[in-house]
Amino acid sequence: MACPAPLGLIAGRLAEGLVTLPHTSYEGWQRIVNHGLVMKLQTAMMDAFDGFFDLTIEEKQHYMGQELFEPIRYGTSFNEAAVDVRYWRDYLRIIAHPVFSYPAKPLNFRKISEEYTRNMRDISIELLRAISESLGLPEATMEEALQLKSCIQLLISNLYPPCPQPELALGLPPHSDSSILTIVMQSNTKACLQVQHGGKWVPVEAISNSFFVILGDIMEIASNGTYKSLLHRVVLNNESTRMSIVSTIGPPLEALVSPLPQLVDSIQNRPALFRETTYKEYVQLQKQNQEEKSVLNLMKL
Ligand SMILES: O=C(O)CCC(=O)C(=O)O
Ligand SMILES: [Fe+2]
Repeated sequence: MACPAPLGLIAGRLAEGLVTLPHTSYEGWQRIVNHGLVMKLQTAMMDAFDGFFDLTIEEKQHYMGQELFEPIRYGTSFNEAAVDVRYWRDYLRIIAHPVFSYPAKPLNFRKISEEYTRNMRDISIELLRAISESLGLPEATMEEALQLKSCIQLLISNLYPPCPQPELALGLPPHSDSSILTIVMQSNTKACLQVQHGGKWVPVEAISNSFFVILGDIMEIASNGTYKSLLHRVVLNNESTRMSIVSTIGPPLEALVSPLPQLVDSIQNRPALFRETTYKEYVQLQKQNQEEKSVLNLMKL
């Protein structure tokens, strides 16, 4: 199905504080500037994650659980897969909403991440309102259908140290996010996030004071395929450490996710393209199967 023309609508809807940079075509990604978030908070958030990664191994190991829905999880590809060093990254992932979790150290982590994630939620909801309107629906449609008052928000920092042989490993393999949408901030280092665009891998430059927005699989399902989730990956470099800070928004785990009924009409030749699922089932399936868009493909009718 052809995409609606969301860019004008998004830019118009958000003109008062959030502007998207235009691209000639819309393929599940967008950069946002003038988002109203002060640079100071972005820098403070990076410093707070740096403070965490600088803790001793013993202090970090405390958070090294295996549970999928652990409130705070630290992981490292080096230790976890010593025989198979394919994914060269450290990460810290916290559940920030509906219940806010935070590591005990560094001491300022709580205050900064609470403010940062609140801002990211507000921006995400603004974008979803604009997207609802771009689909010809009232602005609250997505947030109501996906029960976003109780949304699951994850805050993740990925740290990719320089890799002596970057061609032999990856930071992250090609994947789409299971989220509704993901907002990425990246440190000012060589572009290593790449998105699939026009059949090619295109690097995403780190532009200061901008965020990169990635649409996730739940958006593709809810919009009945009008918006596509974005395939992306992280490659490595042998010069400098790169950090990304990622906020993802998803529905509550028990929420039922399906194409919005307003976008399905079998008489007009717009059948539902995806089956109904719970977000919990979706995330669990994705954990077992991270190859490209394989879980989304499983949902196709
Ligand atoms: O490091 C990045 O830029 C992207 C990370 C990512 O894709 C993810 O955490 O899902
Ligand atoms: Fe991702």
